[in-house]
Amino acid sequence: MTARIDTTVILGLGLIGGSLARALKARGFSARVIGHGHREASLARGVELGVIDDYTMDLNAALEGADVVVVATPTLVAAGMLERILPLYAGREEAMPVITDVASVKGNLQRAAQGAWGGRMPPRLVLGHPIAGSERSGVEASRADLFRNHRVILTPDADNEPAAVQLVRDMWLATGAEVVDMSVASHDAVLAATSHLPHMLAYALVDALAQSPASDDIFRFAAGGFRDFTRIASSDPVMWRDIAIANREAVLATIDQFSGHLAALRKAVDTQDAEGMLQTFSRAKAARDEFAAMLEARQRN
Ligand SMILES: NC(=O)C1=CN([C@@H]2O[C@H](COP(=O)(O)OP(=O)(O)OC[C@H]3O[C@@H](n4cnc5c(N)ncnc54)[C@H](O)[C@@H]3O)[C@@H](O)[C@H]2O)C=CC1
Ligand SMILES: O=C(O)C(=O)Cc1ccc(O)cc1
Repeated sequence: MTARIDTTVILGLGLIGGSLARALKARGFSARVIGHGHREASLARGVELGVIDDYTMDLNAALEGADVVVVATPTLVAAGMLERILPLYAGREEAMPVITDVASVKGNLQRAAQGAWGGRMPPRLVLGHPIAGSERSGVEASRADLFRNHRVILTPDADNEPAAVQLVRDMWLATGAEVVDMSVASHDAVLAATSHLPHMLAYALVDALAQSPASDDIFRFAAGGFRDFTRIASSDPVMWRDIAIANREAVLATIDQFSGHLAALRKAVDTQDAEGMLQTFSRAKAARDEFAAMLEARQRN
């Protein structure tokens, strides 16, 4: 099989960067995958596990000869990476590889890129976000099938070269993902509601219970529902700190909207408003059942 591209460079070889590297090699999309990061031990482990072919600790050497560069570090580090990389191609944009990312927030990266590129999006920078992952981190947790049957959101810009967008789209399609386009603002609002708010709630709930004087009993007698609701509180704290900082406005809006709903439910419990509670729980059950059916149908296809 002829690979679509010669060299993919992954900046930050963790769960997502490692899983993408594995998938691109397994599907023959990229002839070589090279890693770069700040921790040599995890890059060396990546070579040992066969996730990447080689690595370099030198960013300039990593960029040299890359066809596609994927920034796969925590969100705030990713913005800093773009601010370091983009000026290297000022006045010679034809030398720039196609650059993309996997970060959970897009607005801060768009701002960083525009700030480093005279107020416009660089033609070959195409922002993206795979909606797949887990509470685990690091290259050891990476899997070639992580993105299969999952969605990847791209936020192409009018300033993007169509060929660059197509290459990033083809890269994700090669992993078995479904690719959808969105605006940066819609992405950050939707993800604040569906991903960032649930993580904030899980962290807040577990932290509140852990600090309670009865925490030993609370955790000893917790059942499956507690486990299901709180799995994501085992996610990496640095990653989620970055997301909360980068998507501040949208996260605050969803927390405020949710707080209103919680206050209404509190009132219904306080006033023994049985009808109000039943309505809330029934609406939520119907919506959750519909979501579960949608997930099942997607798995079957
Ligand atoms: N974990 C998940 O489920 C998902 C995460 N994402 C996003 O993907 C990105 C990566 O997340 P994960 O792979 O889960 O994290 P991870 O912690 O497994 O990997 C992050 C990698 O970045 C490297 N790194 C950290 N700081 C660095 C620095 N200053 N310079 C160079 N490299 C640095 C780390 O050494 C590590 O290899 C994040 O932006 C996250 O928001 C997107 C979808 C799902
Ligand atoms: O562990 C889970 O269920 C997740 O929600 C994984 C996840 C984390 C961050 C993202 O930006 C996308 C997916």
